[in-house]
Amino acid sequence: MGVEEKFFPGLEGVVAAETSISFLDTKQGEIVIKGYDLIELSKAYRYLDIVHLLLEEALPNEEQKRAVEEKLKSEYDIPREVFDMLKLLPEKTHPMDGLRTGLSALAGYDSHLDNCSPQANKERAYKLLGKVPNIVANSYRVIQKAELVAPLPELSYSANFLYMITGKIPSAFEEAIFDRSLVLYSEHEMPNSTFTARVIASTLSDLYGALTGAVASLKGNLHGGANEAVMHMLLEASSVEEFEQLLESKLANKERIMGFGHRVYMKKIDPRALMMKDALRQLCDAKGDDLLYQMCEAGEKIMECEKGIYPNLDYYAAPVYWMLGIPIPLYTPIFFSARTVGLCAHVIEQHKHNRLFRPRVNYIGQRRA
Ligand SMILES: CC(=O)SCCNC(=O)CCNC(=O)[C@H](O)C(C)(C)COP(=O)(O)OP(=O)(O)OC[C@H]1O[C@@H](n2cnc3c(N)ncnc32)[C@H](O)[C@@H]1OP(=O)(O)O
Ligand SMILES: O=C([O-])CC(=O)C(=O)O
Repeated sequence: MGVEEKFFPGLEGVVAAETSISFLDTKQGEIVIKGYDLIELSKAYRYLDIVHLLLEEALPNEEQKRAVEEKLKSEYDIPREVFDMLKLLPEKTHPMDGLRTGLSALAGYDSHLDNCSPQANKERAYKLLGKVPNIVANSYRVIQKAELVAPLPELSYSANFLYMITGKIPSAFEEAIFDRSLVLYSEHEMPNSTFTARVIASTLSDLYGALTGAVASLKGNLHGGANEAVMHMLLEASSVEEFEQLLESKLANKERIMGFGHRVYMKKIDPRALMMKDALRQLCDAKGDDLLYQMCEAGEKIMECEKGIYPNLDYYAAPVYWMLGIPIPLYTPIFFSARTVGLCAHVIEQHKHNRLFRPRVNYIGQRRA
């Protein structure tokens, strides 16, 4: 037959890159980001600190943090024609497809597209971090024929993002919870979307192309699309008992339960999920309504007992976004916005030490005489 090598379906356990960006240290139970534990970072730092850490290799001082924020704010605007183009999309277009189209269109406005040097890509990364939240919030509005919401530069980066989504200026409490979700989603080693971006970058294709491919990867329900699927599942039930019955019947039908399981931590809880579970608790307490929290906990118990499988970040991010008043179709685009920084760091690293990705196959088809 063809090449006969050991084959690992889904590339499980295969090392695809050497990186100094992040590592899931399952033995120590740490998500290592540039040497720090992501969970500890999420308790003490904000999203813009993580942006600086991933793009500049160190946590920022106050002055550096202000400079990053100013840089991103100066990049909020999107060329009018990009929104004009998005207006042509059918109303049923999913915001991830709107985002994919809008992001891809930005390439044409970059006059140095062929320059893939680390410095040029870093500058592009800041531009994209400024623009992606605007595309996310407003492509949704444009496609639905609603009015655009202009960014408010007097708000913090995260508060403005949440404001553009909901149309309401968030409280400091809501902003802090949203910002924490962005930190937790910011970077996670080599998921399918990051691998996709690195594979595209390895041809020396540009950052926009690599990220556009990553949007398509992230949209799938086995990856980022799970956060939206979790919320739809939770809304199918209106009590803890109904949710338990729903899960039992899905399991009896051999369905996958969205928000559970993970290629790397299949038999352990995703440490990020615990942080979002705590955020859900806080939101439920503040709103005096803990139904979603109770349902989620009951779901966790059933999955542990029936399958020995635990929640991933998407399971608790979904009800948190619901409690923050975020429309469900924006959950995965928000995940992408937060991950933009991690993806950019990976593309920069790929271009720095590039070798084309080009694996082989074991041929199991016919040979003709
Ligand atoms: C932030 C993120 O992107 S995290 C991932 C978000 N995705 C989801 O939540 C979707 C639901 N989860 C899943 O489908 C899986 O757990 C994945 C895709 C994340 C990882 O899957 P893989 O590593 O490929 O494991 P695989 O699909 O081979 O599953 C192993 C076993 O666990 C079972 N399993 C895994 N996840 C689930 C689940 N969510 N519900 C029910 N059973 C599950 C599989 O049916 C399989 O059982 P079997 O051996 O009896 O056939
Ligand atoms: O690591 C993965 O495979 C998926 C994931 O949790 C993420 O991208 O945050």
